[in-house]
Amino acid sequence: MTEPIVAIEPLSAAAFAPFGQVIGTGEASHFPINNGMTDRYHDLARIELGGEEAHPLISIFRGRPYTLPLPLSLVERHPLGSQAFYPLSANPWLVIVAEDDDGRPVRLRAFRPAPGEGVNIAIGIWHGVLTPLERESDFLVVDRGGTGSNLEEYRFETPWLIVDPAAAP
Ligand SMILES: NC(=O)N[C@@H](O)C(=O)O
Ligand code: NI
Repeated sequence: MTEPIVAIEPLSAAAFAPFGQVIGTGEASHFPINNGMTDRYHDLARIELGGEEAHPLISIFRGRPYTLPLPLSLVERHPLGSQAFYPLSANPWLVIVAEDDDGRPVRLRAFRPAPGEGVNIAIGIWHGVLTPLERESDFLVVDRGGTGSNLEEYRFETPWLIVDPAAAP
């Protein structure tokens, strides 16, 4: 069987809405605070914390780069909480997500955030692990701590192939 292909697409709030929220200033409402010296881009994403002793975690992930085209054999989901990634650089990266069909990830999507865009992956949404491109990159991550297992993995028998449609054939 040939590898199913996923063409990378630009990230937008509308396209990502079934999987979570986009974190950024582009389309977000904001209001002035601090005597007008700061604009607050307010309430950008829905943090979801489930299970026993749930509490939010703030971490920094230093991700090593992947190359394209990217064979993808593994996706995961967090049944007890959302997971937000906000890039601490302008380096390129991918957000890979999938719909669920009775416990099986289907119809993968690969989004390329613009510089300054992050995502909050909603609770229980299948996703690829953090996928920086070109160079090692740091991300602020907000996700769920607590007891219980918050990681479910799925390995594809046939890898998906993530491709950049703009790349030379
Ligand atoms: N395992 C972990 O903390 N990271 C993954 O969940 C990920 O989405 O990168
Ligand atoms: Ni994750």
